[in-house]
Amino acid sequence: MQEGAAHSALSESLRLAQFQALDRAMAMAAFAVDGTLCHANTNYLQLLGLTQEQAQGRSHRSFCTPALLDSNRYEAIWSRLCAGHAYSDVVERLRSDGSSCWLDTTYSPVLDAQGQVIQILKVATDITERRAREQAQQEHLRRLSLVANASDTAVIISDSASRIVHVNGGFIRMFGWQPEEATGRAPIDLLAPHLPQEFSDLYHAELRAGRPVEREEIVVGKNGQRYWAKVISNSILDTDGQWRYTVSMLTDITRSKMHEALQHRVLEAMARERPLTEVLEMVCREVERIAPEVTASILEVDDQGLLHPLASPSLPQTYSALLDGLAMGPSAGSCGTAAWRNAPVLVDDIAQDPLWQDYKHLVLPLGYHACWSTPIRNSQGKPIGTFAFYYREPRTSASSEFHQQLVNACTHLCALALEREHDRARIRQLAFYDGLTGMPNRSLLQAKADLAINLAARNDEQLAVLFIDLDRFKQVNDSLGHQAGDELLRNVATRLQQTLRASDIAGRLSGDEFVAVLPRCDAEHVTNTIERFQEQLAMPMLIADTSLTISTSIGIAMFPVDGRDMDTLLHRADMAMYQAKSKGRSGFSFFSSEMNRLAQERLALENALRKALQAQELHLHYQPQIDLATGRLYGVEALARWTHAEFGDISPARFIPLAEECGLIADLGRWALNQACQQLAQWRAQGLEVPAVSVNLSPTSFHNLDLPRMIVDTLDRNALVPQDLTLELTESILLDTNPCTMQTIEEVHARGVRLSMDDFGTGYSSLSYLRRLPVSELKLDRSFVADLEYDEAARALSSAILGIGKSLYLTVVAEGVETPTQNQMLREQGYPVAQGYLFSRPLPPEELERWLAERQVSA
Ligand SMILES: Nc1nc2c(ncn2[C@@H]2O[C@H](COP(=O)(O)O[C@H]3[C@@H](O)[C@H](n4cnc5c(=O)[nH]c(N)nc54)O[C@@H]3COP(=O)(O)O)[C@@H](O)[C@H]2O)c(=O)[nH]1
Repeated sequence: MQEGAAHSALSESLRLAQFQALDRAMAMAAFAVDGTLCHANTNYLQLLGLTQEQAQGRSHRSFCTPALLDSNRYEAIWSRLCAGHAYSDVVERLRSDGSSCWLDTTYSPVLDAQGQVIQILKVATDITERRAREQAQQEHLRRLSLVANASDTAVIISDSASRIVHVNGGFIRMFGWQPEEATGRAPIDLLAPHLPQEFSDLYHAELRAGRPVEREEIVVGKNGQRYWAKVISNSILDTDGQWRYTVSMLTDITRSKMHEALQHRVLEAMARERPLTEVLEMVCREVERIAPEVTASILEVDDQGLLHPLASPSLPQTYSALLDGLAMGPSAGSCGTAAWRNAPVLVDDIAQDPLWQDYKHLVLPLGYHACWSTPIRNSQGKPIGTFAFYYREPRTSASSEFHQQLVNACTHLCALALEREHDRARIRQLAFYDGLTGMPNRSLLQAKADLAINLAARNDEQLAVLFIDLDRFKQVNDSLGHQAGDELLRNVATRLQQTLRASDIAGRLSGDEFVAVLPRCDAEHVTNTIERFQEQLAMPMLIADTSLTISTSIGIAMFPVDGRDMDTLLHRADMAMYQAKSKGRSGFSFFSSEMNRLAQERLALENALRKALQAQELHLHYQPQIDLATGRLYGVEALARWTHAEFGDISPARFIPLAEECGLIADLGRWALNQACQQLAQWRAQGLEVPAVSVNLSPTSFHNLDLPRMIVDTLDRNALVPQDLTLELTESILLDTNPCTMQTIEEVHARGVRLSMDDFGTGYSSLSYLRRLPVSELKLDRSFVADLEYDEAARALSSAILGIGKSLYLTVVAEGVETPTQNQMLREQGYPVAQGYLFSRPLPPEELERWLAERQVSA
């Protein structure tokens, strides 16, 4: 019994110790069955922020949240406790300051000896902080899951047995599988069943080893929709390093992959300058590799709206050939209609669709039932081609998105390739063809001629090079304007091309110069060809409301006799052309060695003249003009002379035209003017009575609007007045269409300088022109004077010219008077002034001085 009491005392002290330990560690409180707080330990009071006094008499309900109290849960829990059932839960309670805390709580009913519940004991642990942490984590996870679901990347979590355990929203959207359909299935079986088992084995081996796997694969969705996906798989290992899960992310890279696969190859081919058809066939083949269910075809649409096959490597050649030249239109199959509408055309049933009514018999036998065509547009949005898919099987809606992406990528590339081809053609056109006439330009002409000459040399054949220059083209240009000139050139080009054989080569060199190369041809054929061309040209052309006929001067050089290369032949044909022109317009001339010699001489003379002008090696002679009524000196004409150290005396009849041709005539005119004025001033200074000096000026000198000022300066410098100077113009000035010419003439006249019309009666004398020119003097051409004695007509004409002069109040000077009879006759006709060898030849200044002195003595 003592032992029992001792044992009982021991267990009581043990219980007390346990209770004290519990009391120290936990928050504890005891409630009466009506819920009144009977006891609360220090932990409990601290937890709820209460003092012992404040806790006294508080009801259990006062610690509960309104939400709990408002529900009937509270009553149910408390009733069960009062019925003797313990209850554990994580609960939210209110502290004395109103804040809430979370408690992991156990409520235990305390029974009396009769088994009646007398108190409810509550033991609680404060888990407020842990709970806050968990909630934050949950929120974090919720957000992560929102992000994962919102992303377009498909996320798959599979376990170590390769069974899907989770998929995100992106997966559902991309592949169409619901989570419950995908869960438990192997990702590779589900999305890429076409991949071989070895791939699967390798893939899992990598993951098992903890290595990430990154690949680009074609994957398939629930409805057969295909994607190019970038797949990144990462294994999740447990703490023992064991493979637990795989997280795979699949991103749709179809568009970029298509662009990359197509673009890479196509652009590379383009960069390597591969022909257009090769590039486009590559596009078709690549498309058919990516989407084997389609047959691709590319057509070009030309400026006239006609279709031409460019690439369709999998369609029979015979079918493509039948499409060549078909016109686009409102019901011209898929392609012709797509080009016509400038919009995609989808025909799902070729047999029934009215767009294919006229063409279905061509394509149905090939097994194609549907055709989807999209226009290829240039940068201005104009259709320049079509890109089509032909289908043997009906199109599915699943494949159309994929095909649309392919179409987008391909039309873009095709447009690039086609536009580039057009640009290249345009550059070729600009580089090798004359923009005005469309004829080969100098470069292409040279290349074609070289080939023709090589062939002629190999076959021992003759070949002709024709240098064609239009006569008086400048006149048309100046009088009717440049547009009319351009039209004339186009017209001539057309007529030339119409005259030539297909094997002949024609081109435009520049301005009004054309060249023709006639292979396999002798002199007779050349002559016939030229005659036909000139007949063509003889037909008037209506340009700028004016009916024009144009003639040409043509020079011909023959291979091999006149040269063995194009440069030589062209140069010699050019020389022959000048020969033709000098013989009179509208003619032609074959090159000859004599012509070559003359040309060489001419070149040497041209260089010598240039130097002579610079070195002041030219000089002037002066021929007196006599007043027939008084016998006194009327004036002197200054005439240029050139004595070359090697070539001797060179006639002005030779070097003046040369100076005209090589652009030296204006310099020569300036020099003569200056020289003549200086001489006149010098004579005046010497006391010699020389009333005036005449200087010959070419029409070219009058192109210079500065000429009047320059004349006045020269006169001023030499203390002369304008009346001391006469400028002799030739009748060719009447043909000069330079807009400055008339203005300069008017200004020279306005400054008081006299103008004389030289060689009158020989050229294009037009009285109406003469009336408009402010000339003071006419010079009867010496040919009339020469014939005076023997030719009635010459006499009549010289008399008529004198009459014209008188009626216009002009002084008429008779030139080339050589005999006393001529002199007498002119006097009788009433000529006031004469000039000629009878009186004196043109003389150097000092000889003229002597001549003057002698005349004074004899007079
Ligand atoms: N623009 C320039 N033209 C010039 C200049 N100097 C001369 N010329 C022109 O060259 C042509 C040839 O001139 P040239 O050989 O000097 O002949 C002149 C006279 O010598 C010649 N003449 C004079 N009297 C007679 C004669 O009785 N019989 C005969 N057979 N010939 C004679 O006539 C020429 C003068 O002619 P024109 O000028 O028409 O009055 C000639 O066209 C010159 O104009 C120059 O500096 N600039």
